[in-house]
Amino acid sequence: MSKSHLELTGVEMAFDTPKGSFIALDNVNLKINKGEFVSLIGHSGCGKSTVLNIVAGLLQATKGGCVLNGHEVNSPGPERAVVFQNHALMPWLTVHENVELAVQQVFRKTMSKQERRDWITHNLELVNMAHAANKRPGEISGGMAQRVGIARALAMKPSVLLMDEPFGALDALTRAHLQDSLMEIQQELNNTVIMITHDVDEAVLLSDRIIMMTNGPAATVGEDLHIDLPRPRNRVTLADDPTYVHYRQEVLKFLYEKQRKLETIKPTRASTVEPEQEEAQAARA
Ligand SMILES: Nc1ncnc2c1ncn2[C@@H]1O[C@H](COP(=O)(O)OP(=O)(O)OP(=O)(O)O)[C@@H](O)[C@H]1O
Repeated sequence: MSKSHLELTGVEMAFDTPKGSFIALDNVNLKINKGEFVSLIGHSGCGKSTVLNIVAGLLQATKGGCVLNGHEVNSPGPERAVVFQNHALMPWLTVHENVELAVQQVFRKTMSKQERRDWITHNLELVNMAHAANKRPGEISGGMAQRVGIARALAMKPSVLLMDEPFGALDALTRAHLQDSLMEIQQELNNTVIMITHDVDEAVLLSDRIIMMTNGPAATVGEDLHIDLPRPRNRVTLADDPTYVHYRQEVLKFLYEKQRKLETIKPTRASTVEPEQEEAQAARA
């Protein structure tokens, strides 16, 4: 009997397409311990979101499966909260009400109304958003909305936090602030985190492990890099730290030497985003 908190075993994911079955993932095996911060990195389209969706219970693997605390995952559940890139808040509800929706779902029977109110405020305070509790998503910035999305996820007290490029659409400064807050919160709450990122520096700074995926089709875990850097971590001091630089180079080597996708992709910066995605992102900015 394994002691792993979360375990993917022999996961295959085949999608039906007009051209026949498409094997996106093949034999993905992954064991994650309680409280570990794991990043998934790999070229665009390799299957990162598919892995996350299987853990979230939004997709069912065609072979193998996911077990959390000894129970097979086959549907979504509040113990696995998902934070998407585009925060997905309800535009007609205030910030407080958006978090309340999630809190009601989980704690309606176990917390009084006042306790729920205090709990919502506490979680908004964690991400520095209590001051905007009565604002609607249209009245706050993208970075603020993303913070609310994180507060909403944390307020469910999930044992696993699943994040699909949570900071991808943000400017560099907001991104850095949120990365720092996430590191602090995760240290405090000891949630298990699985985060998809295209940003090599983000992966090394935040993670205990970086799971590097091979290119699809039939993608799998290519390398599992343990990031042995003491916490709390400081981005400025780490920038020149030889161990940090070594980890960063390991990831870049995997992506651009071992898993080079197209001859035309040039790693102009530490990102795995395809040129057409970069254009789309630039257009959104
Ligand atoms: N519902 C689906 N039907 C058919 N093919 C799918 C489906 N969902 C994903 N795929 C394919 O599976 C592969 C993996 O997709 P996935 O979205 O998991 O990749 P990703 O690594 O998260 O990509 P990105 O980094 O661009 O977000 C891709 O080739 C994608 O086209």
